Amino acid sequence: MSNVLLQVSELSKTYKDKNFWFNRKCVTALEPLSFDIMAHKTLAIVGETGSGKSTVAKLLVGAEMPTTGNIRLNGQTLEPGNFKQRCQHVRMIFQDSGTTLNPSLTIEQLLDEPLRLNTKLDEIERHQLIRETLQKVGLLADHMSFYPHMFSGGQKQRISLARAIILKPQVIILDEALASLDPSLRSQMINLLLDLQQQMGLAFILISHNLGIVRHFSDEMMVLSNGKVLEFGKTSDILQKPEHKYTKKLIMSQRFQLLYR
Ligand SMILES: Nc1ncnc2c1ncn2[C@@H]1O[C@H](COP(=O)(O)OP(=O)(O)OP(=O)(O)O)[C@@H](O)[C@H]1O
Repeated sequence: MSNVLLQVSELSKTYKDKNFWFNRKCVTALEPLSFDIMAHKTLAIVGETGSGKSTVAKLLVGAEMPTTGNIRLNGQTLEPGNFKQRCQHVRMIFQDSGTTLNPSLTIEQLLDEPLRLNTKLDEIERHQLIRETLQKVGLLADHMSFYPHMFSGGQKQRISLARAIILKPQVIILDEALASLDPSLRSQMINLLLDLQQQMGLAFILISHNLGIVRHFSDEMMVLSNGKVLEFGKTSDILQKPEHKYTKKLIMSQRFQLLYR
């Protein structure tokens, strides 16, 4: 289809277990996986600890080399070693991204770093883009001269989001990025993410344990277990009529989140 943004084909990952190097014992973290995402859409990836969710994320951002398969963005292959290309188009926000902001840099310096490394913008243009980006995520231009410790957890998450969108990426991976926020901050953040998705045509890949968030936020969902895809389809269909026993159990264990969110 013409407006497919990200195309993942037969992506897999096998790790050599370091404890067994002499007999080459391997761990299959992810069996061959294929999916497409359109601009403006969100795909959620759910599964228990060790199911392979973070492996998918690491392969998509280029932090790990795939064992097989390839990733195409707008029809163009993302080369495994081309970090500049990857960094510009596919960004990731973690659960505690806010706490990993370098405490000795001002917000302007933190946001300037990716611009200096990846663009040819001059100082005035970078300054202007930082202002605009802070406003986009609901912060003030005045915040540029502040340091990370001067912000609350929710605001730090917005700074991480500003850092993620400043290079105008097309795909953002949210790896449990909303997990540590309390419910009201979480709703604000979800609304902000949905607004940005509309404005910028972003595709999101949401990695989450919380099916309440998945239901609210995603168009499609994929259920992973032991590196295998058990179910993949429209989020509303899967949550209403799960086919796999594992998905049913997951939904049962979170029925209260699903009732009240
Ligand atoms: N660097 C590595 N070396 C060896 N095995 C690994 C490595 N990274 C992950 N694995 C294994 O791959 C499998 C999938 O791990 P992964 O981290 O992707 O799961 P996950 O679903 O993201 O779990 P969590 O929710 O805890 O983050 C696990 O069995 C894990 O032990």
